[in-house]
Amino acid sequence: MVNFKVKGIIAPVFTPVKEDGQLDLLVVPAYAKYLHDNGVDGILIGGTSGESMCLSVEERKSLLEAWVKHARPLGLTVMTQVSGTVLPDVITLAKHAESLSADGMLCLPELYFKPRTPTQLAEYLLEVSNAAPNVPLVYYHFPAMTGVNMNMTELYRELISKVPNFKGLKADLSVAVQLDDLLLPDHKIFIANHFLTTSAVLGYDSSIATVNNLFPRLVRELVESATKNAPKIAMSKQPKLNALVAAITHEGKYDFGPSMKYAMGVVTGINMGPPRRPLQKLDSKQMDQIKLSLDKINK
Ligand SMILES: CC(=O)N[C@@H]([C@@H](O)[C@H](O)[C@H](O)CO)[C@@H](O)CC(=O)C(=O)O
Repeated sequence: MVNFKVKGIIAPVFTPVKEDGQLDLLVVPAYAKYLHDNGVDGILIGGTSGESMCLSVEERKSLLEAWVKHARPLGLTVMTQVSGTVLPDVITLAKHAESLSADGMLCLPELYFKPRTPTQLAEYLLEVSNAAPNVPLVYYHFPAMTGVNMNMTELYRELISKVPNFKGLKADLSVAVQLDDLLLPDHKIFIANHFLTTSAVLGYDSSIATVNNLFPRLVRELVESATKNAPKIAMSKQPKLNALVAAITHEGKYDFGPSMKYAMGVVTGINMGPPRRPLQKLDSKQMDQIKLSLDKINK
């Protein structure tokens, strides 16, 4: 029986990159310490924020190794995203996660020959599961990016019956609510966006949201108020988080991932470098705008 201990505020970490495009693993120790000191419970490596769909298998392995080395001694749980590439490489990454005793692995569906039924998707996830039977497997549900959207109740039932180490999903609140009465006690749904108050008030207090990197203290305050039965206090903190996201993305006009990656350096002083190709770097006008908008909020 696979034990799944991951919960709480999980930061989907950015991948630090040098100006020449190479990984900058020397940033990892300070980044891990910052997350730990600011109340984060764990990390997800190579999610959407981590741009692993733009990295080679070798780079993805070296990232996980660096994070295991520096985050685990601090008590942070370490999950990794193993998919977004061809199945043989997904299997290699799952085996690598198992060799390092990762606390969990997230898996997307096949992105080109997409599954058309819950059964096809469950069979794909079973192949990944067989490569790393001791690593808890979390299905990464992100239909806006993957184009894979199916009946989640049917999918959940398929997964619990077929995939022994399946332990939950990363998804939005609407999916959590659909699965509420089916959810097994040791399973988790990690909320994937920054509208964390409503989710926490309804009992979904674990999240994997990009904002957990930049504003972990605000997120913790908000989630703790919600779970301490103070929904009004929690609700009063959500507008600040919304305003920060709006400032960084220029009201949604800038690309979410690259803007957040840039703003991480502005907000925390830990520079993540440019996004990986084919993602586009912000131009200097956009960077100035983000700084200006954040300054206005913090005045
Ligand atoms: C870069 C990005 O897309 N980030 C979000 C989104 O859910 C995001 O918060 C949302 O689209 C904003 O409303 C999450 O998927 C974060 C995440 O789990 C990840 O980076 O793997």
